Amino acid sequence: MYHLLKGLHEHLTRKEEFSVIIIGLDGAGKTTLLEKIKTLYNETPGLTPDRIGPTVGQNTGTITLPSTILQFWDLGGQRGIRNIWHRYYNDCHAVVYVIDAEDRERLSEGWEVFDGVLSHPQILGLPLLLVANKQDSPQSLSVDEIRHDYEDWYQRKMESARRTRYNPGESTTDLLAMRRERIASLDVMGVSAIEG
Ligand SMILES: Nc1nc2c(ncn2[C@@H]2O[C@H](COP(=O)(O)OP(=O)(O)OP(=O)(O)O)[C@@H](O)[C@H]2O)c(=O)[nH]1
Ligand SMILES: [Mg+2]
Repeated sequence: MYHLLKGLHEHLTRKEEFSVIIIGLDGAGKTTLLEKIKTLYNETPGLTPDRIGPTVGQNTGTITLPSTILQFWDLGGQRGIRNIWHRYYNDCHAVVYVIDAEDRERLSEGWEVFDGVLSHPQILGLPLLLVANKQDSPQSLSVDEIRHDYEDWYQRKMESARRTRYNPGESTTDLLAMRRERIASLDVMGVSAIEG
């Protein structure tokens, strides 16, 4: 009887576990964000910004919420490391893409890489959050400006594809439609990883 009740209790109080990947260009603030999340939600604080260097490979962290356990995978964003991201796409439950809203010069590069991420069909079915980081900086673009900048970039890309008479096959057209839908319902959140 004890084991039965214990099993029932464990079943009812079991927390669901989800894996979340955090990706984006190098310097966007992914590690700063994850370490701040650890500090805010765990008893053991995460690293302070002065102790964070570029991520070579991955950095992980887990937080426990009332009904859920979230396992984060913060992946290095340097050009040479981005080609490992796709290995995480099949097993993750959600994606956070971090943009440095302060660095206007690298926004296009950020969208180019974001677009590459969206070209993986597994990603299109997952919850996806675009984080406009560094909102503490007066030079940062706001959430609306970031959204418009991406939409403008995407329009320009589509126009240039039309000009070069790019003619996608049927399955590509389906993917493009899925991608358009995904972009239309994209959640954009302004944050300051430094300030939490
Ligand atoms: N002002 C400001 N600076 C930030 C913020 N978040 C990160 N930074 C700074 O941005 C720089 C890069 O931060 P990281 O967290 O190392 O960036 P990353 O995205 O993990 O970079 P990689 O590991 O190379 O992919 C550091 O100097 C951070 O202190 C923020 O919210 N506001
Ligand atoms: Mg990092």
